[in-house]
Amino acid sequence: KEDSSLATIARRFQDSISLGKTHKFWESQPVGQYKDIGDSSLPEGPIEPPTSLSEVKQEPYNLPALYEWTTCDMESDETCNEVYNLLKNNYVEDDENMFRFNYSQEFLRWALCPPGYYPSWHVGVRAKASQKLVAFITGVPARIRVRDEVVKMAEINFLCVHKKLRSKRLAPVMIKEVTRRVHLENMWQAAYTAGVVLPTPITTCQYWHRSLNPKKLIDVGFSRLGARMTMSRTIKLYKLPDSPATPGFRKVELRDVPAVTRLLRNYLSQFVVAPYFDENDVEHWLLPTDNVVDSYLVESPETHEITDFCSFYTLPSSILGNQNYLTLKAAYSYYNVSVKTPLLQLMNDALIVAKQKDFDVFNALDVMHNESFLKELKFGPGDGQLHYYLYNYRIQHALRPSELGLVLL
Ligand SMILES: CCCCCCCCCCCCCC(=O)SCCNC(=O)CCNC(=O)[C@H](O)C(C)(C)COP(=O)(O)OP(=O)(O)OC[C@H]1O[C@@H](n2cnc3c(N)ncnc32)[C@H](O)[C@@H]1OP(=O)(O)O
Ligand SMILES: CNCCCN(C)c1ncc(F)c(N2CC(C(=O)NCc3cnc4ccccn34)C2)n1
Repeated sequence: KEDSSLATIARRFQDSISLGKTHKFWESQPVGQYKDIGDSSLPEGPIEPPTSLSEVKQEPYNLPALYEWTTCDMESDETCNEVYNLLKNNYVEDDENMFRFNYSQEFLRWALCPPGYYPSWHVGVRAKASQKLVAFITGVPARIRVRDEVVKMAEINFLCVHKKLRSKRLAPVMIKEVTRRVHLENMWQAAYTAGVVLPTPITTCQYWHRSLNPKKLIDVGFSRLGARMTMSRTIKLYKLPDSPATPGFRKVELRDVPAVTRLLRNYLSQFVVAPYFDENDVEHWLLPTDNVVDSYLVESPETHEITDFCSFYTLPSSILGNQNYLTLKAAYSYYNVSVKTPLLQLMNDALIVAKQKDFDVFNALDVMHNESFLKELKFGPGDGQLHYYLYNYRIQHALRPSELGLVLL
């Protein structure tokens, strides 16, 4: 995906004109507006004040006649399976419609049921007649620090409208409804990411990909054989050792949660925007869960001190229209902390264990200190950009990706 395909050029052109585009819905929302860019008289922080709970709209927004709201209980296998299938068939695709995310059911339960989650924030739309799930949007609560302020926010994700119901202005209704339900819990800010340009990104990140199974990636069209490269030369280029190099590199266990929490809080405090994790959060988000998230630490063999940490999550993609393969197994870099072990060596060990677990590709954004290892570990730039947004919270100047310490799923 490193070359800029025609579709990517077209999207980037689209993105560039989006800065001149009208956004009928987004211009009505408390988000940074394009016209405000550069206006340093506007203070950093909440754009609109909270309202009293009695002033929050008590009843759901109107839907088109044939549709009704539903709350999706993600702890119910049946409902989780309905959500899984809606996303499997209708969620994010790449510009050339060759891949579509295939978040697993266990991943969705993990992502949507963290400590203190609100079931009412798992918002669905059903067709009244068939009771089929046709749209979805979610929020989960998170404490996000912005500079010195720790703000309780909703992390919004999994916005999805069935392909047959697109371009009917359903998305703004989904967004307003989840906003209303977040307001009912007395929360007034949100964080979200998207591959599309909207008013107004706090930063724009670049995806990078490290081939682990180059033959499959080339066969399915994810990557292309480099110029003057043969397949066997390419396989050799991406070959990795059979086991990690760092002494004391091991999986994280429950007993490590206090030490990993201390390590992570210290490390994340250097970024302008980052989650404010406590031990409950670390236990949920960073303990290894099969097929969902993997996490490793470095325990000094001499002192038994825990000095470093790395993690990645599992997000397969369906491969659309390839006879030999159905699924692309992708690992996404999550949170990494390098104190004693050089980040380059720590991430190389992450690549080694990801290859051992049969991942085809290891993806990373250029956030935090990731820039320092991407090229040296043979990552190639992807064609996907990820824009980060805050709702009802103004940041004076857009951030550099290296100032961002937040990874959404
Ligand atoms: C205080 C609490 C606040 C909580 C809420 C915080 C905000 C959360 C915001 C959501 C965070 C989501 C995070 C993720 O999940 S990002 C992943 C989004 N999902 C997909 O890309 C899956 C495949 N695509 C679809 O399902 C549909 O195309 C979607 C549902 C995306 C749009 O449906 P459709 O294509 O049928 O369009 P429409 O006619 O209904 O509506 C058109 C309007 O919608 C605006 N639009 C289009 N795409 C997005 C997008 N990704 N974020 C925000 N807005 C988006 C668009 O600019 C236009 O508004 P305006 O340009 O005229 O103004
Ligand atoms: C709202 N949550 C944000 C995270 C969702 N995430 C992971 C995401 N959002 C936009 C992207 F641009 C993106 N990319 C990973 C890179 C990549 O792997 N591109 C090829 C590819 C393989 N499979 C797919 C499926 C969909 C899109 C591109 N795909 C580009 N990732």
